[in-house]
Amino acid sequence: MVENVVRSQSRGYEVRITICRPDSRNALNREVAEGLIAAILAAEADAECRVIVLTGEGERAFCAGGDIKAGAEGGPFVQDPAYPDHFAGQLFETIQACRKPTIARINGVAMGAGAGIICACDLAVMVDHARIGTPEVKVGLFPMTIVPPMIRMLPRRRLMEMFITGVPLTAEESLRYDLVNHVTDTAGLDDKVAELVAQIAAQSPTAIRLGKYACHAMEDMTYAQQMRFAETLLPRVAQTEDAREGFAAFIAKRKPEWTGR
Ligand SMILES: CC(C)(COP(=O)([O-])OP(=O)(O)OC[C@H]1O[C@@H](n2cnc3c(N)ncnc32)[C@H](O)[C@@H]1OP(=O)(O)O)[C@@H](O)C(=O)NCCC(=O)NCCSC(=O)C[C@@H](O)C[N+](C)(C)C
Repeated sequence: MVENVVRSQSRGYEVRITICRPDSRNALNREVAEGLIAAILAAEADAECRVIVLTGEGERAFCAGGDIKAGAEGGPFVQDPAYPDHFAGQLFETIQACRKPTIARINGVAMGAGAGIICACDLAVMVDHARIGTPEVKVGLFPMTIVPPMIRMLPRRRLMEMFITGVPLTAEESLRYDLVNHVTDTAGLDDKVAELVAQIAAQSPTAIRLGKYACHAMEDMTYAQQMRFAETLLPRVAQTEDAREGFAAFIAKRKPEWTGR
């Protein structure tokens, strides 16, 4: 893992992955993207980890987007063969395909690729002073790789206004458009994240894993395809150790003990 720009910490059921470039407002360069991908894969393989929390260091920025200063003229997006545009796409896909639930802890502004990371996460908690935006047009770019994660989250008109004016959403607007689950003040951010982690950790990891997979897989199917897929998957979920334990615990009026199998 790229320790100096990405930090990974185990905190009980949570693995917290932090982008550590506060002087550059946690902008995403090649090292950060690689570090995030490696840290997410490691947390996914960690048996103790039930929830992955992604955040940025400091109070100013979650992630200011692609590193505008990382390359020569035109930015890293066209000039640097080591950092093609699809690099951010790999990161978003890694987050979305992660078998464990992910929470974006939005400690400050999230621009461009930062907004993409948020959309790829399952849940999001945002501080009230933050903004989420896609200011790419201001530097002559268009948020191409942000479109796939974002078009699934925001209504078309809101999305297009954000894309073509570059004006970010406030925390209140982000909540109204369901881009985030909760908004808190800075002091309440960690409590809200901890509350969500505890709520998720109390549930069956197997059901969450298969359910998350099902929700993403069904996204691009027709209604009939979704129904057949759900009907196929349900017996698989029902035969897991966790489902058997969940039923037995309910009947015995006791707390279930999940094995994650
Ligand atoms: C984030 C921000 C609102 C924070 O404001 P602030 O007042 O807290 O901080 P600041 O003084 O503006 O910046 C502090 C430092 O952070 C640097 N910085 C800020 N954003 C950066 C960035 N995106 N890349 C590199 N450095 C960045 C600034 O240049 C500056 O460096 P300096 O101290 O050496 O002068 C403000 O810096 C800002 O608007 N930054 C630019 C945001 C932006 O345009 N983001 C889009 C980037 S392009 C992008 O994301 C493309 C993407 O779609 C493609 N892909 C997905 C493949 C990556």
